[in-house]
Amino acid sequence: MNATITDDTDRTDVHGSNSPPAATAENDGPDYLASLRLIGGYLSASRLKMGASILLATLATACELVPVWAVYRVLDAAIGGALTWPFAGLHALAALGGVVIGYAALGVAMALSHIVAFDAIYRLRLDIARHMARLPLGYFMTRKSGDARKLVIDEPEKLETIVAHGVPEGVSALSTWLAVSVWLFAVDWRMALAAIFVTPVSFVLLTMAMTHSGKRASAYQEAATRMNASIVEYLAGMPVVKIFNRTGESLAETSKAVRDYADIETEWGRYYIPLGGSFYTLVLTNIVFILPVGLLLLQTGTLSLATLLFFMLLGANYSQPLLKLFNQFHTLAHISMGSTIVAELLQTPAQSDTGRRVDFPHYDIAFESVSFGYSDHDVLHGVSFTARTGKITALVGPSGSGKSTVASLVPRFWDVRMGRVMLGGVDVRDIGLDQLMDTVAFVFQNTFLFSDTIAANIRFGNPQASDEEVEAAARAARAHEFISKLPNGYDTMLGEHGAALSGGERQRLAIARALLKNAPVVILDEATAFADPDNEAAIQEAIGELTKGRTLIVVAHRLHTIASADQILVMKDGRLIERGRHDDLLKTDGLYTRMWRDYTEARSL
Ligand SMILES: Nc1ncnc2c1ncn2[C@@H]1O[C@H](COP(=O)(O)OP(=O)(O)OP(=O)(O)O)[C@@H](O)[C@H]1O
Repeated sequence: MNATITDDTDRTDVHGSNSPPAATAENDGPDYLASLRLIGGYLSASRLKMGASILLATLATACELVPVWAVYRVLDAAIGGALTWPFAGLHALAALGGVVIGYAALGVAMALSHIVAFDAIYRLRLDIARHMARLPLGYFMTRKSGDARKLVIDEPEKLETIVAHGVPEGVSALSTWLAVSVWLFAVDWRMALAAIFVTPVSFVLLTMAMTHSGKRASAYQEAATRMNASIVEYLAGMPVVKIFNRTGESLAETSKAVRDYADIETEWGRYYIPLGGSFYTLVLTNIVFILPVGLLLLQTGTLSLATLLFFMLLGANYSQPLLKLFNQFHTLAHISMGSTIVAELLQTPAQSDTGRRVDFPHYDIAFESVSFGYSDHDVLHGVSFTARTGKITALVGPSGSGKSTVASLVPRFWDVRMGRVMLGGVDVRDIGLDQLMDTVAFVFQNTFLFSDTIAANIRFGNPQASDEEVEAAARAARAHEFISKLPNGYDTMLGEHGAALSGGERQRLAIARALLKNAPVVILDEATAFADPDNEAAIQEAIGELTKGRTLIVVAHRLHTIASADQILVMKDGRLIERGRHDDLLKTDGLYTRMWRDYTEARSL
């Protein structure tokens, strides 16, 4: 019998690459434009507001110059003996007006840029979250939960500074600097040269400093990440470290990460501080050149005292806007790596989804010459088997032999590199993702339980389930007994990770969830840790419930639990090397026989 496929969407079937992402290329220096590229697309919808913000910020900076202009005019009049009260009053009012308008313009500019920033970051976060939801599930299994938080929350947050402050302040700083330069030259080109003389020199120094520190940016950021990870691991692993009395070694590793980071910082400081320090000193020393040149010209009678005072007022702070601009560049360099990671995430190909619905004639799972690898080298080589509906298929083998990887290919945590994984006679890539997720239940080794009631955690398998159905699932999963003993029964709240439950109890809750989901295919990654016989027996019975009419694939660690399996697949180094029932395999004296011998010996100790 053939499976029927109905296409209920216009999505196209692309057996696109859903392989794990390749490592990103090493990059020597910061990509200063990475943040602007990332956020740029989100600003186009707010072009007008952003433009108005830039104009107002420029106006605000221009207004800062009005008091300087007023003082210059008043001084000029006073020195020329033409100063009158109305003239002075008018200029005082102009100066005041400049300050008030400047503040008002800056206020509105900042309000606008913040509105634009919040909107852009909101939309960026939404896109990141939406894209994450379309990524293969394996993507999340290879990352720490903190990574996703960093990508959705922290990195976009940093872009707020760039949009809300960097863009308006940067553009206004540059335009003000250009306008002041033109003004200085218009007033007196000789004094203007004296005022700007030191600026190019200081900026050559800064460029040298930034190029040098830029080359070390990736090493610096890597060392910072290593140090953070090492400290977090050191603290999180403290109980294990103490129990095994390994404080010394563990601290030594963390100390090394901290020392490496300090070494990189010291080396950075050795080059950056002399150059950067000279820049900051030089850039604000225009006055040192303005004053002697001005006095000289004053003596020759070719410069008025008012013009000299004007240059002293304006020229002294001539480079301030450029300093602002370069501070923005520093911010860009600082957040460039985070923006690059977010951009890479958004470019990670989404999982292909045909959206097709299939009428399955059966729920057999068939692997046809499947090869797969997480990076360049394959960890599965030409794996072929069929797991029949209503039967238990157990995967066994040494650690790292590829059992969990085989299991993860059924619900498309990853897509195969070669061959096919078939469900009910259809390539899993041809089944709409929604239907595939409804058809396959996956019971993980480390069950994630939400900070909610036990009932809500079980109901996660089927939100429509009644209380009776929840209880029936718990009974079938042999979880009802321990739940009933809890103070609030099914209404007992679980801690952030269900800390109040034992590992075996957690897995039975997960089985209850899977039973409630009533999926025809169940993949169970059997938990390793539960040595207590009561728990084992209960899990054994719960697994029995799972098999009824379903295709069950168990990644087995405790061999006696699968001794009655309909089919045992023995894996080694990514290959299927033996298959059969327990008794038949024991007759072959192969790997399974050796594993069984070791296992029974270990249990009898
Ligand atoms: N997300 C991943 N990224 C890169 N390599 C991985 C990943 N997951 C597993 N591997 C590698 O693939 C190989 C097979 O791992 P897998 O977890 O499938 O083995 P396993 O037989 O289930 O092991 P165990 O019994 O210890 O759970 C191992 O070499 C492992 O290091």
